[in-house]
Amino acid sequence: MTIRLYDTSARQIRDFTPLRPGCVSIYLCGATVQAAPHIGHIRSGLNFDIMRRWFAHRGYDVTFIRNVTDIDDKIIAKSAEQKRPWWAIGYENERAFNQAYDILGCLPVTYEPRATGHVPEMIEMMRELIDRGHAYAAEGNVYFDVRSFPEYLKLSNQDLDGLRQPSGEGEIGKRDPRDFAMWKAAKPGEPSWETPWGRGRPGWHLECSAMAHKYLGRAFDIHGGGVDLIFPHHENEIAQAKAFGDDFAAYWAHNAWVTMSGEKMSKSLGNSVLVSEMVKRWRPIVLRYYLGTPHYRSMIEYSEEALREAESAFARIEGFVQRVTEKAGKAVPAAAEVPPAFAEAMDDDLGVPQALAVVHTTVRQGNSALTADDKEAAVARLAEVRAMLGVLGLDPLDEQWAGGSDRGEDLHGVVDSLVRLVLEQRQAARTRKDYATADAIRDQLQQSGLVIEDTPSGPRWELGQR
Ligand SMILES: Nc1ncnc2c1ncn2[C@@H]1O[C@H](COP(=O)(O)OP(=O)(O)OP(=O)(O)O)[C@@H](O)[C@H]1O
Ligand SMILES: [Zn+2]
Repeated sequence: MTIRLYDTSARQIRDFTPLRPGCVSIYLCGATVQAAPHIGHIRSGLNFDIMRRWFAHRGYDVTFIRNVTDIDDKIIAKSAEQKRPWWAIGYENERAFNQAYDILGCLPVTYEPRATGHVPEMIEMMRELIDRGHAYAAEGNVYFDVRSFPEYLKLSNQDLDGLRQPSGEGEIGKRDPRDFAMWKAAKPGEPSWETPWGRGRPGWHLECSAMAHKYLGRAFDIHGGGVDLIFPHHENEIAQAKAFGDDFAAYWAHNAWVTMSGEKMSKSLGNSVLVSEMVKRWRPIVLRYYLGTPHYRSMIEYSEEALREAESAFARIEGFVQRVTEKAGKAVPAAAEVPPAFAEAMDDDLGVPQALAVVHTTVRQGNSALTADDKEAAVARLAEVRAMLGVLGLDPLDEQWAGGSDRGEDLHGVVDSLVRLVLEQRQAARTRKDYATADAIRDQLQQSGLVIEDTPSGPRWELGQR
């Protein structure tokens, strides 16, 4: 009954022991809101959404923080390019991220702090680090002295002597080129805040150390992000927080990338696919299935074919849910417990692929029960399937996907009555033995993308494969 997680810091899977019994606190590095989200960004959000759902299912009280980096070189560059204020760009993209998290069924986070709302906390942290001899101010910048922190680079398992860390633009006055900027001196025309060391703006690493401390205290359970953040971002977060006196994260979890031709999907590489574009072509629940069901530590190489496979795999599950619900004549509630094999897979470093295999096996068993007209068994399997899908955020009957106020759902009712009308025409043609007309009606429905199935309780329809 113990959840086990791969801890990047330990480089192995470890039993999860919470700092406070029954509670889990998670800090996830969120978006730098310089542009709208691509599916790589959302994969990270989704993987950690599934993690928190699993902890909640296991009875944990979850505190989940995902920050927003709303000041950054790239946001400032965009602001100059577009002649719009930096905060307008940040806010626009923050909304786009939130819409994307929402449309793909990520549960709301506990708090979503913005970096620019935490400058006083960052100043406090810098002051303490300077007092403790871990940081110094130079030319309006504040740097962290990496040699003052012997544990530096333990997470990424690198050697300080071999480290080449190029200095960012304007990073002058460093004592050692490997020291990193916690605070950057103001440049003319750029946003800046007043500090005891002059006006300037926060560095990305400092933001996360300060916000994690504010919302989760001196120690918390899990820190997450994409693998690209291990170095330098997470190393630098650790250095600041630990030198400040925090224990910081007990476990480090990193999701693998969505790639294109083997390369990280990235705004700067120009190989990204926006979530807003994807949801025009794929149902959000299918996109969630595609991005959320491979193991969080395996790469996802973007592929249309894999998306189509995800679509048909999900359709098999959805068809089963629909058929049994119809047979039961009412919604079948999710079982309180998931099958033990599913739980075992999830406990083992969130083994979603193995857990999903249990979903598919249960669907097959349920379908056999339907064929054998064993309603009781079919209903029992559906209850299990719904419980498992709930953990993965993929239950098609969940309000998120099937909510009555949803426009798609309204249209479903309209389409349903129209299809029934047409099917009555087909039935009438058959009754009068006009098979040519009956077949023509069926073909036309098929051309509209509908699949008609004749069942003992009458014809039923569903959307076919694209
Ligand atoms: N292609 C990707 N696959 C998986 N996770 C990603 C991918 N790109 C970014 N992430 C993760 O999304 C989160 C937010 O990232 P952030 O806004 O800093 O983007 P980024 O890495 O700068 O993206 P880009 O390279 O597109 O500019 C981080 O945890 C990051 O690791
Ligand atoms: Zn961070």
